[in-house]
Amino acid sequence: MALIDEVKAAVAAVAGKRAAIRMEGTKAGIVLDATGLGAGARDRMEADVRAAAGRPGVTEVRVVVTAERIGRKLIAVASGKGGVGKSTLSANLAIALARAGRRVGLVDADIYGPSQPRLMAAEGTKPVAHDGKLQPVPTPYGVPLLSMGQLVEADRAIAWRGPMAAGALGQLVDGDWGASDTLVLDLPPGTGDVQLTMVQKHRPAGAIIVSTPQDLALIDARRAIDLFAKAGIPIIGLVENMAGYCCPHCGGFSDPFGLGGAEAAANDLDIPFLGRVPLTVAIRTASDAGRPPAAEADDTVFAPIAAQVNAWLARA
Ligand SMILES: Nc1ncnc2c1ncn2[C@@H]1O[C@H](COP(=O)(O)OP(=O)(O)OP(=O)(O)O)[C@@H](O)[C@H]1O
Repeated sequence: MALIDEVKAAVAAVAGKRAAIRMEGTKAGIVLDATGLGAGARDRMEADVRAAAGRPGVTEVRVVVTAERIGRKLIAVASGKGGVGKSTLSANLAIALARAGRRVGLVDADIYGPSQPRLMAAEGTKPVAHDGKLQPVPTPYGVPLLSMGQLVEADRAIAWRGPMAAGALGQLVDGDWGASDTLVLDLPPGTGDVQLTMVQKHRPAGAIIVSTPQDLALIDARRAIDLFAKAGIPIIGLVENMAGYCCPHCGGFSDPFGLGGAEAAANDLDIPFLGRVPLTVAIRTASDAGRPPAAEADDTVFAPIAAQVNAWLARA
């Protein structure tokens, strides 16, 4: 076999189609496309390519690593107050977007109650850092995760000021997200300085507001919308959670908090209404057990919301 063919075969075995090879006499020049690889994987592949090309008869190996910049989009999920299901929606939206074909990572910035490790069945796994970058932990749902809950002790009340929280969030957002093209960011509830600093510093492409149907929650949702307006971040839309109650015994629906309030508020505020998620025992028990319903084949609740977000991202 000619030397160039030998080198090509050896390099293809470790780098597939990522490597383009030229030989000048006994010198090998290789351009390696590392698009979408994290820092660790890129360094390993470069070393493997170098070793594979160094066949007997090759006197010099030069490797140039290139990478297209991935235009990664950050989507903030926010609510005016706590307990409205922002974390539940973030987890399920991330999974539904991944099922729709996006490469999604999940950032849990909820310093007051980081619940994503539990929701995404990744409790007890701590991220490690390579070259100063946190490596997101894998989850069973194909959505890697970095959470404040992995950086600080569980159950510790955190009284952080805005800049400290933004600094910690920076470590999560700037983690080694590899090929992820979309990051879903579960923000802390409320509309204080911490949230404003996070939003200003990390400039999400758009924001999703979660609200329950009660008037009070909607007033809070308006505050969350203001927060993004102040920072010049577009609103992707409003999701109504705990909308209508589905009885686990008879399967019938009732509307303890009234029907249509969030949709009407979205219309008033001139922002898109992305859909409603019913209040069901199944959503709570599945979430507590680390089995988000969006991962189920028969999900009809989160997939349509994700489809609208996907369409928005394609236009953004
Ligand atoms: N549609 C739903 N049906 C039933 N239970 C739900 C629904 N959405 C959320 N829950 C439950 O409500 C509780 C609060 O939800 P979640 O933690 O997602 O809210 P949050 O807004 O992120 O709260 P926090 O302010 O603590 O961050 C959880 O126990 C969750 O399982």
